[in-house]
Amino acid sequence: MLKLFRFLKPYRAWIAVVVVLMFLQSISQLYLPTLMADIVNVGVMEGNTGYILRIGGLMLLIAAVGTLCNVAAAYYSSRTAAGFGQIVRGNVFGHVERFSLQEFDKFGTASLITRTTNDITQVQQVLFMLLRMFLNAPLMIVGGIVMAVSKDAKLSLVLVAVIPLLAGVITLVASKGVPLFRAMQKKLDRLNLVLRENLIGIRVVRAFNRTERERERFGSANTDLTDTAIRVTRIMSVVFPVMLLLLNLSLVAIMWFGGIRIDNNHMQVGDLIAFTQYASQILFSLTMVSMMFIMIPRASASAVRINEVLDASPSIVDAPETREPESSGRGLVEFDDVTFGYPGAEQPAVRNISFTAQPGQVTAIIGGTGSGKSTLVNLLMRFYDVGGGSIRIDGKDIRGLSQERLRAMIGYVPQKAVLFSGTIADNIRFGSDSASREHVEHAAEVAQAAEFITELPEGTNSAVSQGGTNFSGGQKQRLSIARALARKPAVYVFDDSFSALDFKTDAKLRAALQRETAEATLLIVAQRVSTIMEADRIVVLDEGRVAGIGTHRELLASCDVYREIVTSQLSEEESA
Ligand SMILES: Nc1ncnc2c1ncn2[C@@H]1O[C@H](COP(=O)(O)OP(=O)(O)OP(=O)(O)O)[C@@H](O)[C@H]1O
Repeated sequence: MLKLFRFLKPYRAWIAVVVVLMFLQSISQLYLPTLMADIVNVGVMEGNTGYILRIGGLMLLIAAVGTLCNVAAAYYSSRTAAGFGQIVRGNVFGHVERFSLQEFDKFGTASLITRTTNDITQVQQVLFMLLRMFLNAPLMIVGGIVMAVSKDAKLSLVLVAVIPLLAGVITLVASKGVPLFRAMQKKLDRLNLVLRENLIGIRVVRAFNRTERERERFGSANTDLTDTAIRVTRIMSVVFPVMLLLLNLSLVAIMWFGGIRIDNNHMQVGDLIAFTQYASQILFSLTMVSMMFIMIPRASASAVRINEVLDASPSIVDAPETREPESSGRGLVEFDDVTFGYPGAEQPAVRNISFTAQPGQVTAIIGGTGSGKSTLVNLLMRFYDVGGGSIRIDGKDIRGLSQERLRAMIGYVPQKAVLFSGTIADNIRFGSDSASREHVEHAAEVAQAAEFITELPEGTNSAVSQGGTNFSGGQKQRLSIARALARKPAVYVFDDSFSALDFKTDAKLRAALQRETAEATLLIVAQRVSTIMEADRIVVLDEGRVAGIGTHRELLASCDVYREIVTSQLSEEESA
């Protein structure tokens, strides 16, 4: 957890203020019982009303100052803790943004969400407690002991007997609690995972009448978390009563032995009153320390999880000697003997893939499901790095380009259209911030999105709801194509992006694209033969390997895998 406290740097001045305020508050708390003793010993015993009023007034003043310090310290502590939380959340988010998909696969989305929210809140809460008590509790314990001993050294032996007992309780509780706290955060991850899957997949859950089963799945994750929370609470609930019992027993012992000492004229009544107050302060502070000991392990479990994210270095980083290409290039894409396997997978997803996609031409990739088509796109986008071989753009290995520069050269249309909340224009401008209104409208027109956009009352200013749920699958695909067109890149990558379009729109879109992107390199991944029949070059994939490369006619003559795909989809007439 200490490692995370480096983010407290901007709040150093406030922390210093809190330390001073807590110091003043502790001093005032420690001074009050002594004044009380004076009132009893001098004022009450001698019947000196003036003295009582004078010292009483002083006590009120000191108590007021102490309270003010306490309130101000609480304010600055909570602002510091909240600011710390904000900084850590920002840093975790910024770091996660640099992750390659490999790290996302490793942590899992649900866990990343818990770590950025709940885990940081745990540390933030403990920081607040620490700021309030870190100085106060030890000062009250040590100062209280000094003051108590100064009032009556012999009576202090009662404290010598109680303090080890309290320490024993604290150690026991901490040793039982820590493993449970760790387990709790993991169970919270699981709960988030079930919740997230259920919310995202709500349509499927409903369609397959799985609501009841999902409720059970959530119920079991929820019960599991609750059970652990109850076990933790059970342990924690013992702490306070035990502490209070020890506190009260000590006070009884102090009264008992103190009474005897007063009888024997070894002690004054006022000093006994002050002594009991010091004993209460010491034991109360010890209780607070024990709470801290319980909360710190929980927060450190969270801190470990946060640090895991912050320490995970993105597996894809820009090479230090990255030199940006001098000219913008034409977008010649070359796959050279590329092999790649996903982390943890036994078999490579693609093996020894070599082909070239020329500028001004359409290169298509076709193959059965799971044959590695999207994997090739993931590698070209550098979402993952190749395991063997290389991918070059305009003769340069993409690992030698900065990721930003590489991706700026590519207009990528993913397999599953992803839209963001905002307007249609916002979504198209996601491809290029500087795109003018005409530019946006033109991109929408080429993507065959203009016809449905003009029917909307607000045109390109119409709202897109979260995840683009207010548009159909085909409309979403066309908007994500317009987004790619808006950036006018050298290379276009369409990862099965026409699948939700009807045949007529698909054909119209391809014709418009051909005019618009005549100079660019087009890489089209497709399942439908009709989409890619006219491509200049078709790469046929089969179980991660190239089964053939050529035009439609060449492949029909030479490639069995391609022929099988064609005959399964087209009539003889269509394929000819
Ligand atoms: N993130 C991942 N982690 C592990 N394995 C993966 C991952 N993504 C894909 N795979 C595996 O890699 C292989 C190729 O998958 P890929 O998505 O490239 O196929 P595809 O040809 O695009 O299929 P489809 O047409 O169904 O989208 C499959 O066996 C798949 O199970």
